[in-house]
Amino acid sequence: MAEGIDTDCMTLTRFLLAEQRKHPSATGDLTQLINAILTAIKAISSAVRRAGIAQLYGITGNSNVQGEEVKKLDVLSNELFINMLKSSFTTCLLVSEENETVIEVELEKQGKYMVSFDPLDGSSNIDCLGSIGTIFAIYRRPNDDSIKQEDILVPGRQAVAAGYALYGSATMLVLSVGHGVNGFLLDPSIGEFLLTDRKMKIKPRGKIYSINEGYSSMWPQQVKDYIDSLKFPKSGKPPYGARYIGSMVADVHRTLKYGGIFAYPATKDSPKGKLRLLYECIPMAFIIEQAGGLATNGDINILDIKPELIHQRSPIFLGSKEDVEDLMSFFKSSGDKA
Ligand SMILES: O=P(O)(O)OC[C@H]1O[C@](O)(COP(=O)(O)O)[C@@H](O)[C@@H]1O
Ligand SMILES: [Mg+2]
Ligand SMILES: [Mg+2]
Repeated sequence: MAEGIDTDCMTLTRFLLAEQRKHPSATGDLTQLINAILTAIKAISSAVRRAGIAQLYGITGNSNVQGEEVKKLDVLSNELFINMLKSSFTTCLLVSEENETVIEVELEKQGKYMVSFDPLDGSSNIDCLGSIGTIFAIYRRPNDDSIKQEDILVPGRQAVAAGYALYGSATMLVLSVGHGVNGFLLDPSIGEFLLTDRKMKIKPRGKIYSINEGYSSMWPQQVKDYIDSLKFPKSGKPPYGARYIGSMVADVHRTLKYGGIFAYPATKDSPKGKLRLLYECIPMAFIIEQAGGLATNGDINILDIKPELIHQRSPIFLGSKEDVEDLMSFFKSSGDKA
C-alpha cells in the first residue's frame, strides 16, 4: 500500500495556537479571525463539491427543479465570508471583489483587523468543473479611534497574513502569517485541515510559464520578447512548457509547487492589466515572497504599490526569483514601464 503524506497530525487549529504562543503579548484575535476564515472556506468547499453534482439533477442556474432560488456560488461564497468575518468580532473594514464599496462592520462587532478577499476566484471555471479558489489578505487597523474607509488602502508589505484556498482534487489552504508559508489539506471526513506542506519554498528557477497566450498580439513588446526567449532559447537549452488554467489560485499554486512564472500583463484592451491589487495580486505576492519568490508589476514590487482604489487593477508577474528577474530585465533594458 502506498504511504500517505506524513502530516504529523498537526491540525491547522493546533498550528495557529503554536504560532500565537510565540508572541506572549498576542490577544488571540488573529487566531480567531483566521479560524473564522477557515469556517467560511470549509463551507465554500462543501458548496463547491455539491455544485458539481447538482448539475446532474438539474439544479443549475438561478433555480432548482422545484423552482426554488439557488444562489450562485460566488454570491453564496461572498455572503459566507462576510458573515463569518463580521461574527468573529475581530474585523472593522472588509473589501470584497463582489461589493462595490468598502464594508464597515457594525460598531458593536468591530475588532482590530481589516480583510480584503476574492471569495470565489476563477469563476469562469465553475461550469466546466475546473479548479477554483478563495484569496485573502489581513491587515491591522491604524492605531486611532476613528476608522476611515481609505485605511485599507495600504501597501501589501504591511499585511500581517495572507492566503488562499484551492478547491481542486482536494481542498488545500496555503497560509502565511509572515514567517514562511505552510499548506494544509482539508480532510472532509473529520472537517480538519492537516499540515501537509511544511515551510513551502518555490524553486529559484522553473521550467513552466503561465499566461493567457490568446492575448499575445495585445501584450507589451517586452512581454512578447520575454515569452519568445522562453519558447526559443538561444543557448540550446530546452524551451519552457506552457500551462494556463485561467483560475489565478490554481495557476499560482502550480507555480508555487513546481516553479516558473505566472503572468497577467497589461494588454492594449486592459492597459492596467486585469487582476485586482487588493484581493488578487497582493495576497499572492505576499505568499510567493514568503516562499522565496518574487512578484512585480514589471516596474516595482507588488508589495510596495500604494493602492489608490479598492478595486484597482495591476499587471502582475510572479514566481521563481530568477524567472521574474529575467522578465524584469526585459523591461529595464527597454526603459519602459509594464
Ligand atoms: O480569462 P483570462 O482573461 O485569462 O483571466 C483569467 C483570470 O481571471 C480570473 O478568473 C479573475 O478572477 P474572478 O473569477 O474572481 O473574477 C483569475 O482567476 C484568472 O487568473
Ligand atoms: Mg479572482
Ligand atoms: Mg472572484
